[in-house]
Amino acid sequence: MSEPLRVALAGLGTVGGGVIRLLDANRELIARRAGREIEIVAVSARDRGKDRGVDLSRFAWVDDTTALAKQPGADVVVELIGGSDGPALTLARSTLGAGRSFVTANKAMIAHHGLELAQAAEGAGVALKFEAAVAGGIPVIKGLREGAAANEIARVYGILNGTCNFILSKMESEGRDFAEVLAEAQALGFAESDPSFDIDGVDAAHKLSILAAVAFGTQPAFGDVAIGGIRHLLGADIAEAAALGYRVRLLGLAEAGADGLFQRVHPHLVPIDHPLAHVTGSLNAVVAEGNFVGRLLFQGAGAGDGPTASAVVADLIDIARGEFGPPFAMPVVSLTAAPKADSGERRGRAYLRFTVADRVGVLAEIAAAMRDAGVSIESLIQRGAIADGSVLVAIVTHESPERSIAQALEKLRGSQSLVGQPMWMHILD
Ligand SMILES: NC(=O)c1ccc[n+]([C@@H]2O[C@H](COP(=O)([O-])OP(=O)(O)OC[C@H]3O[C@@H](n4cnc5c(N)ncnc54)[C@H](O)[C@@H]3O)[C@@H](O)[C@H]2O)c1
Ligand SMILES: N[C@@H](CCO)C(=O)O
Repeated sequence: MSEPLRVALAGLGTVGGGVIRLLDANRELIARRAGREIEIVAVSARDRGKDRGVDLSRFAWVDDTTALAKQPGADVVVELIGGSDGPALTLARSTLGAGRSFVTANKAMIAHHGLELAQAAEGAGVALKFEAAVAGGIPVIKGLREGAAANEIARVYGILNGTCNFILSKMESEGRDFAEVLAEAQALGFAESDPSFDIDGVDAAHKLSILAAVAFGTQPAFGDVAIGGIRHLLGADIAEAAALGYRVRLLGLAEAGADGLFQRVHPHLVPIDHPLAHVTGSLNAVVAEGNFVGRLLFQGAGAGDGPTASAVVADLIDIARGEFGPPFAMPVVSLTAAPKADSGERRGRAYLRFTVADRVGVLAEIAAAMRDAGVSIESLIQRGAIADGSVLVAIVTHESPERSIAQALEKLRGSQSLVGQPMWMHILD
């Protein structure tokens, strides 16, 4: 058997610990598959003294994490620290600059700096791999980059944040409050250190921008993702959606069209007969529509130590086999800078929820705003007092341009009849 692939590991938290445990548990099998052993030679994290439940005494400990880039004898650096900049980015740049391969689960860094890092990897003739950065354990990057490589992809969308899906599923099945379920998700180890990244849609947007680049052969464009989260969802929205035959899911959706690339993360109503409506808990799922393969569905654990470690080690196995390949499925020079598509031109059905004062003329005011903007109402539900004597009005529209729906909401802005902000969710077609 050839020489082992020697790994320097930065970050020993949820995912870093999982990588050590996985390499220990499946060492022999992995060596047979990779054609050589994969061996950790050095590790680094913030706190040397912390008990992580794994034996670290067999590895060299390095205090300065960024020095791992030049760790003697290491072939590849694995970064499991997190953060778009800071030590993770310094480590990535210096590792690739030193002509060594680099593996990461860090979607924030790849979303912001992936193009630069891919250029550096290509220039040095080494690998940059980030399977774990999108949908944790699901091999969706590999699936699109390799399995679906022959297809033109029209649309890619899915559930890309386990924390939000966990919260939405629990709110739905147990009728519990948002804040209470968020605390539970954080305790389970799949929430980001900054929970707003999860619940405000930023984490899903990081992943979507990477997925879109791989699917469409475009430069990652995180700044072009329209981002909305689940913070303002009410239990009542989930109940109304259910009554109308839908489940609420935070979806990331990217679509390539004549006017450019459209990318959005937003809560959607998903028809109950769509597979994504049945993805519950912290699971993730991605749908890709290819012109020859048709609809592909990738589903599995999008977070957690074991699943995420599985994706990290799969990248290491590729490197051990000498399978490098361009990080975004085609050489950097071939990635196009697609313009951002105008969302106003998109047509779709929408769910609109208003919390309103219970008084004469309120419904007429909402209906007039919809009429004036040319938005046709398909169904309307009004529920009795929900809080402070206000009532809930939920509307599903017929298909309309998004620009018209925005106009209707604009007309209602500042109305004395509305209590708080309306909620707009798109309905997945
Ligand atoms: N937890 C998951 O389920 C999951 C899933 C997919 C991707 N990821 C990504 O994997 C990465 C790691 O996530 P995690 O959940 O294991 O995080 P974590 O917080 O559990 O662990 C982070 C590790 O990095 C170390 N670290 C932090 N700052 C450091 C610094 N300045 N210098 C040196 N070491 C430092 C910490 O000591 C710790 O060992 C992140 O990019 C995250 O987004 C996590
Ligand atoms: N915070 C992320 C971890 C996996 O990327 C999630 O909840 O999906």
